Amino acid sequence: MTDLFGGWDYIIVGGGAAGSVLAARLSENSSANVLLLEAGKDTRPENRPANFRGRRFDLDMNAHPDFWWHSLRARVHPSLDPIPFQAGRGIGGTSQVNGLFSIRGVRNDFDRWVALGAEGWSFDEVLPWYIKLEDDLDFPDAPHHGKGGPLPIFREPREHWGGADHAFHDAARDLGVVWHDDTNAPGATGLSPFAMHIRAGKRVAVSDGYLEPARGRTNLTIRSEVLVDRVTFAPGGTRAVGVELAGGESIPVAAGGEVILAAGGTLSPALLVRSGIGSGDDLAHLGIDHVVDLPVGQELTEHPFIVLPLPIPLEKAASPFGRPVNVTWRYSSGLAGAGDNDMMIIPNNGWLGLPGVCIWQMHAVSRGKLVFTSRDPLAGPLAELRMLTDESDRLRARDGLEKVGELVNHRAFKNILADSPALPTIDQLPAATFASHHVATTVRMGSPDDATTVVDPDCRVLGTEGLRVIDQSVMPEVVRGNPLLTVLMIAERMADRLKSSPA
Ligand SMILES: Cc1cc2nc3c(=O)[nH]c(=O)nc-3n(C[C@H](O)[C@H](O)[C@H](O)COP(=O)(O)OP(=O)(O)OC[C@H]3O[C@@H](n4cnc5c(N)ncnc54)[C@H](O)[C@@H]3O)c2cc1C
Repeated sequence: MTDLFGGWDYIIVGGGAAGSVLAARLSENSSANVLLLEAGKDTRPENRPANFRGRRFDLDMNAHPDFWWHSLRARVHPSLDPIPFQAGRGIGGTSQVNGLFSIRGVRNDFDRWVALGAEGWSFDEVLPWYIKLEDDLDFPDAPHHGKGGPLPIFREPREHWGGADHAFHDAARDLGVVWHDDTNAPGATGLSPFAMHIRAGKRVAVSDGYLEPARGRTNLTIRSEVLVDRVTFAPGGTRAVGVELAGGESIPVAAGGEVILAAGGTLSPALLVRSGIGSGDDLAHLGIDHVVDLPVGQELTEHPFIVLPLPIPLEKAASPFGRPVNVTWRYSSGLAGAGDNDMMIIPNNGWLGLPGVCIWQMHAVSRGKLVFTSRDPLAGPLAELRMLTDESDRLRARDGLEKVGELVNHRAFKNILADSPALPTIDQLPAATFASHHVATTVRMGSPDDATTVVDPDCRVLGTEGLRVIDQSVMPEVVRGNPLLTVLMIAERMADRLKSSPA
């Protein structure tokens, strides 16, 4: 390890979910000098707006503009126009503003990751880090759960559920869906309470759990409101030597130090491209000098989210604490070889003023891509999500729609419906489908000899030295669950690897 005048041992770009874990864990080694750079503000937990402190989920980007990136766009389906795409901004990143859902990937995800070239990332190999990151408040002594870790995991008791939760649960149980108390138990499927990162009714953002206890360390520096423009390389070479901020300031790494990008599923790829790492066409189009030719942003995976509003009076759907959903039904469709828990259906207690039911396709075959349109570090790429373009995704969406039809025609729903439910046809689904903001696989981890790989299984950017990407973008495929816990698992595991072979 070197002193600060020779540069930083680790420069971490992005103080969101992954960046908070990495900064906290890497600075546990008191001889490593760690710098965390974040574009947004550094808001401490007690100063966060009320809507980001409790159980609610507030997507209004104008209400609290500092907490969001405002320039990102996504096109859900080729037949539709681009719309705003959300990503959190500021220390804590998207974990400050997300929906709080806390679900692990399933064994089948990691079988696929290994088959896609992510050697060493099988379920049994990653489970210890899912355990390490959590403080499971409901199952602290289960062998597959953690006790005392930085992120609390909590499930709302039934007396706090909303009207749509109860109708959904009662209808599904009566139709024969099995109940499992714990979504995150290996092999769990069926109906379960949603796990959330909440303690005593309050959101615990990743930065609260990880960075707050680490802030006093003299070897950890947090700089907020600094926009990183690009990674810098040794002249004519491929060794990362630091970063350059949008205002022109250069920050060096120490000899042998590392730059780690943790800017998330759309902004880490954009940083790579601005740094000269991307497909030759993208770089040429933007007039960026070429460092390494890699397929950045080409293999995008995302979860289609289909919103099905029903004529339920808001007061009949609502939950006591404004929580939009407390129960989930995960199932394996058995269609088109999609594997375990490829589908999820959830009730909606009135989120967005649209009580009803939603279908979440947790395994999608359709692949999208990022289109890099600007060198401006504030601009971000356009995400062409191409949802439901693969026939197998349409098949499973149609099957999900049939299941919803059975549920909402059950007498449990009849008790809260004010009118007959009307569901869309399969052809109307693209217009009812939304991004989940779970964009992954844009910096795909895999085998170095696979043409679609950008980082190796140690998250090193191929063809470079001293540069890694450790965040949501590296997943070989987005997992069958809301991705936050998997992002933390990746960051925890990589931090341990880095600590055992320090820069
Ligand atoms: C609206 C919404 C709701 C979601 N709900 C859920 C949920 O309920 N459950 C779940 O599991 N997942 C959810 N997710 C996804 C989840 O939050 C992500 O999995 C997780 O936050 C990704 O972590 P990350 O570290 O990769 O990126 P982020 O947490 O987004 O962090 C990236 C950070 O990098 C910073 N950054 C970016 N570019 C630069 C730059 N050039 N210079 C400096 N800093 C930069 C950003 O400001 C940000 O703070 C949701 C996402 C969204 C957008």
